[in-house]
Formats: sequence, structure tokens, C-alpha cells
Amino acid sequence: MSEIPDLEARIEALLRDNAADPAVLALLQELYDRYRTQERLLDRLTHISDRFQRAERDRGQSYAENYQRKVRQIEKIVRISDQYQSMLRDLNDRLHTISTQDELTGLPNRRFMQARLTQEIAQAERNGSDFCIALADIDRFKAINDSCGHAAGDTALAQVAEALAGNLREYDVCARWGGEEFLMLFPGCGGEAALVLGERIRNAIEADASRRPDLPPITVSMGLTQFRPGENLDATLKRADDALYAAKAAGRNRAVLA
Ligand SMILES: Nc1nc2c(ncn2[C@@H]2O[C@H](COP(=O)(O)OP(=O)(O)OP(=O)(O)O)[C@@H](O)[C@H]2O)c(=O)[nH]1
Repeated sequence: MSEIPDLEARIEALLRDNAADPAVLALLQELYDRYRTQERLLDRLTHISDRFQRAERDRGQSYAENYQRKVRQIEKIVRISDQYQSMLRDLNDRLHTISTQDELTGLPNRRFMQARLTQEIAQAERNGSDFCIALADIDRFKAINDSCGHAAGDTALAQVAEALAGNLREYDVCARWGGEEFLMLFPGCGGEAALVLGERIRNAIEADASRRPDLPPITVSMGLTQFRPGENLDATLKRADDALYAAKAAGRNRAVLA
């Protein structure tokens, strides 16, 4: 390669000095000019090719950067969507809890129990299975509120709820039905067995409250009844309510089976 500039120098010198035959010189000049033109052309092509390669490399890099940016954006969107979904799940859980649970006692609320009883009736009608309900009402609760204060009344309600829930069988359900009333469901249970269960629960409530020095004595009255096939929920509830009334009328702190 190093010989070419030397050859060029010699040809240029020859052309400059006009030392050779003019015809040969003219041909040489023409050849030399062509050579120089080709060389410039080659230079330009090389230059264009370099620029093209650089542009391609730059474009490749910006594609890669763009791709990475998009991947990061998508990852961020996925993270946000995950957080949003888990927030929605929590909200849903919370909504479900609020709509089915009593805030003060933590027991299922009236709405939950009504739905549960409707299910139980459907099942009893289908299978001929037995179930009983028990309506429990705290005795002279107004007096507890009046003498000890509303907050103590709330504590008494929570205490009764705990004693109720703690003395049920696994498949029994107890809900706060209203103010100082609780409704229990004993699936697969006939009237006599329910009465034994009710008495056990009633005694447990009295015993538990007596162990609380911060609470006045607490007792409950209870009305129980067995579901009768063909009747609706209101009829069963009415019978339990009547039995509760009878328990109150008979002196309270007792369970009556309708
Ligand atoms: N602290 C408190 N009191 C409540 C709540 N819900 C209802 N009560 C009260 O419960 C009392 C119920 O009183 P009554 O219906 O007269 O019945 P009672 O005093 O229990 O008498 P008997 O049922 O006849 O034994 C009322 O004073 C209500 O204000 C509650 O969530 N918290």
C-alpha cells in the first residue's frame, strides 16, 4: 500500500516535467485523472457507507432505548394495576364485612342471618332436615344502661355476644338480631335438643358475666322453636318471639320452647 503514494508522486513528477513523449504523457494524464476521479468516488462511497452504518447503529440504539423505556412503563402500569386490584379486593372484603357483620359485637348481623335462615328453610324443605332457632334477649338491659351508663351497656352486649359465640357448636350460627336481642340457628336439631343447648348457653352467659367485676349481673331470656315444614320465616320468627315473651312473663332468666 505504501508504494501507491510513491507511484503517484513519480507520475505527478513525470507529468510536471513533461519529460516523456507528449502522446504518452497525455494518455498517462488521462489515466491519472481517471484514477484520481475513481479515488474520490471511492472516498465518497466510503464516507456515505460510514454515515449509513453510524445512522443504523444510532437507530438501533434508540430502538433499544425506546424498547427499554416501554418495558419500564409497562412494568409500572402492571405494578399500579396490581396495587389497584389488591385495594379493590380489600375494599370488597371490607364492604362484605360491613354489610354482614355487627360492628359492636363482631357477630353476623341481621341481614346475614336472614339470608342464612332463608337458605336453611330451602334446605329443610328439600331434605326434610330439622332446624331450630332461639331468640335471646338480655333481661332488664335498660336498667344496666341507666345505672351503669351506655358504654357499660355496650360492654355487656359484647360480653354476651362472646359467651354466645363461645358456647355454640361448630355449625350453629348466632347473629345480633337487634338492640339487645340475639338470634341463634341450630341446624339439624329438634326442639328438645335445642332447649338443652339453649339452657346451656343461658347458664354460660350468666356465669361469664358473674366473673366480670366491671359488669352488673347479666341474664338472658330465650324463646326457642323448631321450623315447621311449609311455613315461612316470619311464622317461625313469630313463634320464637312469642316463646321469648312467655319466658319474660314467667320471670325472665329462662328458656321456653314453643
Ligand atoms: N348500650 C346499648 N344499649 C342499647 C343498644 N341497643 C339497644 N339498647 C338499649 O336496650 C334497652 C332495651 O330496653 P327494653 O326494650 O325496655 O328492655 P329491657 O330493659 O331489656 O327489659 P326486658 O327485655 O323486658 O327484660 C333500651 O334502653 C335501648 O336503648 C346498644 O347497642 N347499646
